[in-house]
Amino acid sequence: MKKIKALALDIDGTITDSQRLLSINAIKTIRKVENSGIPVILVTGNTAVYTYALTTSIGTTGGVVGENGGVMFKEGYKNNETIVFADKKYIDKAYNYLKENLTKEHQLKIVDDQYCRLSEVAFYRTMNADIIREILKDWNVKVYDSGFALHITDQNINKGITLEKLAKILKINPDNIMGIGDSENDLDFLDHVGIKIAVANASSNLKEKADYVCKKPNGDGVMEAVEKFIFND
Ligand SMILES: O=C(O)COP(=O)(O)O
Ligand SMILES: [Mg+2]
Repeated sequence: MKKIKALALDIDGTITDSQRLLSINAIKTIRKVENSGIPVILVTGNTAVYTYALTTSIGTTGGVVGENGGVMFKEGYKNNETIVFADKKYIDKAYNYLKENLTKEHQLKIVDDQYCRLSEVAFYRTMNADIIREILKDWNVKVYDSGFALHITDQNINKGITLEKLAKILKINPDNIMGIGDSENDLDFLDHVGIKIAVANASSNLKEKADYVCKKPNGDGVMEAVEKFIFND
C-alpha cells in the first residue's frame, strides 16, 4: 500500500451533500488528517475566493486547486497570490459564441458572479452539456458537467495537471496522494493521484476509475476512506 503523504478532496458532492451543505463528518475527518501531519488539498470547480474561504474555515494547509485547475493558491507561495493558468478572455469569447448560437429555449444563467471567476465560465445546468460541446466543437475548450454546474474551461488544463504543480510545491510525489471525488470533472484529477477513491454517490465513470468505491456517500464516504487508508481502522 502506497504511503499517503497528502489527501486531495473535491468539494461539491464529496465533502458536501447534493445541496452543497458541508458535511460535519468531513470537517472532523479533515482536521484529524491535518492533525496527523498530512496536508489536505481542496481540488474543485469552485472559484478561488469561495475555496479560499472554505480552506480558511475548515483549516486545510495543502493549498487549493480551483476552477477545475484554472487557478491555484498556496499559503506562503508567490506571496500568497492566486495563480491563473488559463486565458479568461478566450473562454469569454467561446461563451459569447455559445450564447449567440443557442436557440431561444436555452437560456444560460451564470453561477456566482462572472467577474469572480478568473479562468473559466460556469453556469447553471439548464441544458445538456452535449449541446454545448457540439456548438463549441471547434473551440479549444472543454465542457464539464460537475453535477452542480456546467463549466467551459481551457482544454489544456484540468484539476489533475494543476494538482501536479501544487504537489511539486509541496515536495510530495502525486503517487503518494489519496484523491477523493464524485463526478466527471474529477476523472482527470484521479488520473494524477496514487490512490483513487470515489464516494458512493459518484458517477459511474468515476467509480470505474477508482481503486476503491466508498460504501457511504459524500462526507461519510470521505471519513470511511480516510479511516480505511490513512488510519487503517
Ligand atoms: O464547481 C462545481 O461545479 C462543482 O464543484 P466540485 O468540483 O468541487 O465538485
Ligand atoms: Mg464534485
